[in-house]
Amino acid sequence: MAITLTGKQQEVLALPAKGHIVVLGTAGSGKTTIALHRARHLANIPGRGRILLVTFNRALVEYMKGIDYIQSSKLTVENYHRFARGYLNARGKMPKWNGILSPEQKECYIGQALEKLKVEHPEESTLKRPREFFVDEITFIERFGFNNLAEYREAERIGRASSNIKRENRKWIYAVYEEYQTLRQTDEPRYDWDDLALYVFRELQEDDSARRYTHIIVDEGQDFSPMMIKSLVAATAQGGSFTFFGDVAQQIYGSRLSWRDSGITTNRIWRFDVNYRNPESIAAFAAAITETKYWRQDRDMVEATSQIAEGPKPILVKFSSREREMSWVVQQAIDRGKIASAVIVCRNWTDISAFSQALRVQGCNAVEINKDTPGYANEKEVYLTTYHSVKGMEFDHVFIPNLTEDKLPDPDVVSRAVSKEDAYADEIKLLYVAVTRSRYGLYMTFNGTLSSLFPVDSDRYDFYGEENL
Ligand SMILES: Nc1ncnc2c1ncn2[C@@H]1O[C@H](COP(=O)(O)OP(=O)(O)OP(=O)(O)O)[C@@H](O)[C@H]1O
Repeated sequence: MAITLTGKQQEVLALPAKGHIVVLGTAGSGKTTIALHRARHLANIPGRGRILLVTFNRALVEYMKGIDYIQSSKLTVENYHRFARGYLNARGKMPKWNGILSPEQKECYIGQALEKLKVEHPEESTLKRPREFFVDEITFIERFGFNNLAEYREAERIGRASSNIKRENRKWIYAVYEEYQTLRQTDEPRYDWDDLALYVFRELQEDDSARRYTHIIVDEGQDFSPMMIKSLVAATAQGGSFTFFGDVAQQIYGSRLSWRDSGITTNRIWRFDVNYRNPESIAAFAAAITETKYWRQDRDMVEATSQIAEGPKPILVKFSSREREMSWVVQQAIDRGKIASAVIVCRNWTDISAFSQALRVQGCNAVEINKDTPGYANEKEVYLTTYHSVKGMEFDHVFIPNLTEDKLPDPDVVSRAVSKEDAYADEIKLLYVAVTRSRYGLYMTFNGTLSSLFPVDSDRYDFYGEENL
């Protein structure tokens, strides 16, 4: 463990092992590092109980599990859903291990519920809204964990600028939600991925047995729904500690719901603004992304004030064809991967397969980082992964190809979204996450029309045509 934590990092590490602690930090400010150190610190306190370190991204869980210095019989590292299923199972409340509806099944049941209500109330205009709207809104209800219509009606509808539903019309959405719950009981699964946390929370309220964990640490907490956090707070033993690390700029799941609605009680928020990972040139480019029109500001966002690393200015290269673009990216990644870690980040697994194949043709068996990658290690190697799975990780060189309008924002996401603005606001964060993974080089490429999410007005990158390379 070569890193020496700085003063403020040390302070958080050594905070008392009780109560709630909130740490918000910019990308690369050491949140994961401190989470791991704190886990070890708590595990080493004699006579204290078990620790749960929980994060969103399964690839990150695998990475954490492989770190030597945190190995302890008192420490469990897992993602939220594993914790939730395990707990419900232990309480005899999981009909079977896969007792959770898939997103497609959920959408289908909500569609059926909506049709049923439409037949009963053919004149009601709220029920004429598209199915996607109801899926989105019901997911919001579930992630917030409202117990009844009154709670839902009184709530501020944060997160979605587009869903300005009059309060008196919310009863129709709630009716679809209730009908959805009734319909899905005909099937075995009792939960969907978005209301699992609500049931964990309710179960914990009934459960007066001793808690398994004395300390719970959440990393990448910005992606946890309020209900997930609430349930983890409820799962912490009395007299124990709950520590939350997050960066709202990297919130790529969770519909921009806030940890502030999660029942965490603290009168001090720790803010980390030193970026230890990105060179100044890359941090400046990342800041340019946050200045574009699609970015939504958030009072909890921590801007980087200083950087430690040094490196070149990011580059954007335009190619005349997809083949030329791939061939350049593949060759550059192979060259860089011989002496350092290099990753190619794509929007979807189809593009990753194409790169994987192209790399193989050149004799390079790149490592795909996915939810099952065991003990991911950041070595001299070429890695391939998605914008979602790369969260929390870092590499010496980051390649972001296919920055075109037909790939980013993902047209599927935009077409399914209730509003284009919401989808763009979500997708631009993916770009932010990807660029902030770099410790040194950042190479962005496209052919055709450049993605409208790219901060073209900024002078914080160098532009090349393929003929100038
Ligand atoms: N005090 C420090 N001195 C030197 N390096 C540090 C220090 N703290 C963290 N780092 C390094 O900075 C990099 C980023 O740390 P880490 O991944 O913990 O940040 P993070 O805040 O979790 O980032 P992100 O949210 O972007 O995933 C890592 O390489 C880590 O080793």
